[in-house]
Amino acid sequence: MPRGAAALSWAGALLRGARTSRRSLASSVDLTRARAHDHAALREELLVFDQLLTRAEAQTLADDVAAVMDELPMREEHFDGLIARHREFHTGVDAPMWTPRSRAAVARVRTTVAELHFPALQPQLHVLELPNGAAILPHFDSVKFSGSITVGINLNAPAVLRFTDGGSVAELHIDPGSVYIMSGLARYVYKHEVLPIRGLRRFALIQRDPGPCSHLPVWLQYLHGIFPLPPTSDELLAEYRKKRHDDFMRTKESE
Ligand SMILES: O=C(O)CCC(=O)C(=O)O
Ligand SMILES: [Fe+2]
Repeated sequence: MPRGAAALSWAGALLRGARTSRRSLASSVDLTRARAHDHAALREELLVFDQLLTRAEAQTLADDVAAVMDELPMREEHFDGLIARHREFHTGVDAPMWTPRSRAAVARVRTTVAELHFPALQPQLHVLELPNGAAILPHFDSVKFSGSITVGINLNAPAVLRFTDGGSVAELHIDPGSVYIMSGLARYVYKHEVLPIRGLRRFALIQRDPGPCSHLPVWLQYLHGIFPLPPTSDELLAEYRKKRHDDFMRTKESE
């Protein structure tokens, strides 16, 4: 699969970098506590890119985000109960808030996602601030309102994203300016969380492909979240997990 080849070379280069320069600020994917039979899939489905944005671009993106964020009140709880203190807003890739440098940086991320043959991203961006000490509890992204990939640009402060499936744990250590893409196992089988942020506030700029209900108007999406119609997210997740398991068993049998 062309996507796999490209993705592996990125991930491989990154892992080599992490091994050879432990003191550098390079982001890394830590699979040492992940179950062995998930390693190959996670190397393709939990990607991190350290060289996609320049430091200047990461700083400009953070400055553009801060200018909007600083006008918003800090919220104590998110409606889904997963995030305590945070601020957030939604905007478009071409919104006037972005300076040309930021717009070019986001466009490059989107081009890379397209070149890796992932599904097309929606034009909306979800921008999130986690202040010092804030975290996001373990969850699956909605299988109704988001599609099969989540793309995050990490800004302003380092962060640790932890992925867990039972006792199997993978961790993404990301620096400001790093971009990650979660798909497959990392999106549907492993729950993810953001460990408490330490020090500076951290921004995340999240992009997703559409889910089956993304076309609904926003007010209906909220209602839909409150009164779930079948199939529920749990049923869709269970279906996906079963499919992944069956695929895995088939691969084993043919080995
Ligand atoms: O902060 C992040 O990078 C991830 C946020 C997240 O999990 C979400 O928006 O669903
Ligand atoms: Fe999430």
